This record gives sequence, C-alpha cells and structure tokens, in this order.
Amino acid sequence: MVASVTFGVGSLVWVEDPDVAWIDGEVISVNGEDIKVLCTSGKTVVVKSSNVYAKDSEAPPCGVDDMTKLAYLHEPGVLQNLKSRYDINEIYTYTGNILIAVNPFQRLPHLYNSHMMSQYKGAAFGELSPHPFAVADAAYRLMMNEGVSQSILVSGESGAGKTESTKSLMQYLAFMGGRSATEERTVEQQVLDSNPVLEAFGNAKTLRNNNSSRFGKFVEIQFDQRGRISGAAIRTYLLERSRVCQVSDPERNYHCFYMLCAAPPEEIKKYKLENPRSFHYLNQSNCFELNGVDESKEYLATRKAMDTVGISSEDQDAIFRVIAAILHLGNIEFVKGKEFDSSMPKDEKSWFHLRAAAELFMCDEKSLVDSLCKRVIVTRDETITKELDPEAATASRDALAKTVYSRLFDW
Ligand SMILES: Nc1ncnc2c1ncn2[C@@H]1O[C@H](COP(=O)(O)OP(=O)(O)OP(=O)(O)O)[C@@H](O)[C@H]1O
Repeated sequence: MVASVTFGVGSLVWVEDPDVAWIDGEVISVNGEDIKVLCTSGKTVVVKSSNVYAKDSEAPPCGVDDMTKLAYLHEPGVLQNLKSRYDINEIYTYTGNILIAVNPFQRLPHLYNSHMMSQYKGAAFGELSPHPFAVADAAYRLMMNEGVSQSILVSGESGAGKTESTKSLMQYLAFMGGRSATEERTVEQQVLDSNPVLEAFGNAKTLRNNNSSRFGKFVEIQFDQRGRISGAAIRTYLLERSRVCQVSDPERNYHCFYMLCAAPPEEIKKYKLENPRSFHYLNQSNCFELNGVDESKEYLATRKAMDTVGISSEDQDAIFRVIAAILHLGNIEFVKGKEFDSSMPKDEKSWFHLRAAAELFMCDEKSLVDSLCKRVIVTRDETITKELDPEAATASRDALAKTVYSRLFDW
C-alpha cells in the first residue's frame, strides 16, 4: 500500500533519522529513485523513494484515538500519533480492538479509580477513551453474552508496562465479578493480592525496569453463571534462576531477599540475618536500595498479602526460612580438603553460615556439607562417592540455591 504512493515536489514526507527515528520534511526535488527532502530540522537529505513515507498533512495535532482512522498506517505515522497523544497525557490508543499503552513512568491514579471503573461498565467498546478497563469490560461482556471463555494477551518488551496493565485488567474484572465484601478474604481480593506476593519473589530491579518480572505468567479467573468470580489460578513459567546467585551491577537480586533483611528485629534474629551488604548473593552489585521503596514496609505488606492469599503463618515462616538459608548458603566458601581434589568449608565464618543454612533448612549439617563437597554417582552395580574440588563445590552450592529457590517459587 505504502509502496504505491508517488512523491512529487512539495509532498510532505517522513524519512529515517539517526537521532529522532523519523523526521518530517518536504520533497524539494525528485531524480528517478532519489528524492531530496528538506527536513523540518533544516537539514537536507537525499533518500531512496522506497525509504520515504507519506505524511498526512491533515492529521489532527492531538492525534486520533483509534489508529485505524489514520490515513497512513505505517511506522512513522503510528509513532507520530502515539507521541501526539502522549504529549497531551493520553497514554492509551486503539488500533481496532487492540489497545496500545505507552508507559507514562508516573502514577496516574485518576485513571484507575472506582469512578473510572463504573464509567466503563457496560459502555460500548470505543465509546469512551481507550483504556484497559474497556478491554476487560468487552471480554467480560462477551463471556456473559456468549458463554465462552475469553483471553486477553498482554505483550511488550521489558519495562513496557505489561505488569501494570495486567493489574488494571485484573482490578476491573475483580470489580465486575466481586461480591459484597462480607467476608474478610474475598476471592477477588485474593486474586489481586496474588500480585504483590508474586512480585516479591519473582521481580527484581534490572537495568530497564526497577520492578521487572523475571517470569512469565498465565492468570486464569473463573466466573460462575451469574458472572461472579468463583476461583482463580495463576501459572508461572520460566523463572530466571541464574539471578539467585549472580547479579550484575546495577541490578538486584529478587526483592524478597532485601525485604527479609529489613524484617522486624525478632525475625532478623530468628533467621540469623545481617545487612544485605554482607551476603555474597546480594553484594555482587552495589545496588541495595530502590528509590522510594521502604523494604521494611514491603516486608509487612508481603506478609499481609500472603495472609490474604491464604498462605498459613507456618508456611510463611518456612518460606522465609528458605530465603534466609539461601543467603547463608551463598556465604559458604570452600578450600582444598585433606584428600586429593576434595574441599571443605573455608573458615569459621563459612562454618557459621553452613550451620545457619542447615538449621534453617531443618536438615542435618553433615549431610549438607556432603551434598556440597561430594557427588554421588549411582551406577547399575554400585554407588560411587566422588570428592569435589573447591571450584566444583562452589558450583554445587549455587546449583542448590537456584534449585531450592525455583522450587519454592513454583510452589
Ligand atoms: N500505567 C502505568 N502507570 C504508571 N506507571 C506505569 C504504568 N505502566 C508502567 N508503569 C511504570 O513502569 C514500570 C515498568 O512497568 P511494568 O513492570 O509493568 O513493565 P513490564 O512490561 O511488566 O516489564 P518486565 O517485562 O520487565 O516485567 C512500572 O514499575 C511503573 O513504574
């Protein structure tokens, strides 16, 4: 469609620009395939006609709310439209029934309050400004009217806003499918509170996103005949395991580690914790704090969310014992042992962390040392125990930490 457009002197066009992606300008001469464009920056460039895109001179300055209304649906046209809308604080735009969200990187609470939700309730798709609530409402109504399950796919690169958009969708579905809150733990509140729990254990600061989900998830919300939420299931996929033992500056390990180090004093004592700077699994990076985040408050909020979701206090204690044990595991260093190519914990400090890990895992100290410093090979005829050198023992320590963490997360 785009290739068939011919350009003459005076045509308004878009051309690629190394600094601003696309820049607009006016054709000042045409020489076969070569088109000379005077850009709005004042620069003149000569480009092949196949790299020139028509600009709609009648496009409204504030953009259009549905990009199917654009005269030209090509990359510069789409980006220009999104930018025009973003400049007037409109972060959502439709392309037909697809919603495009541009991350505002600032809280916009007025967009997501209950007044807003009631506005979208039952409104025809496209009648109100583009919004995740409209997408959720359309899905909810289709489900009710046709009695067929609906799916909403949220995709985008890291930091694009998938997690936040998913939360808005869940918030709206909980609003539509909620019942009057007579009991303390309503299903919809449990559905919503699963987010902080998952984020505590599956999110971390990365270069691009302070709260990056390091796993994929499939959220299923079930409704009864009357459209009330009757249950929910969340499946998670492919947690990034390597982060548990390896963090590069200025990223962080999973949030739960830092939260636990900021727990109330009696818990710090129970889990034998110290400053996060003293743990190898955390101090490989110099980033310990997040702007505007109080880890001790986050810890209490996570505990509360775990209560709502229905994780018993014994289970919560076991979870945090495992988290603390992993931190202690990371601080066990190895030196050569007495036998050839063997290893043992390096010094009193390593023994301290080993004992702490064993106590928290509720396992036998000797068995833990053996599992780190030896490898058991089972053949058809016999069982062979092989000593590991310090390097291999360190690798087996990290493998244990990763396996335990990812099993805990799956649980
Ligand atoms: N609608 C929004 N309103 C306010 N802030 C937002 C919105 N969407 C995203 N953000 C901000 O951008 C950050 C990154 O968004 P989010 O975590 O949703 O991205 P993501 O696509 O899920 O990234 P990842 O794939 O790394 O998990 C959020 O922590 C939040 O600060």
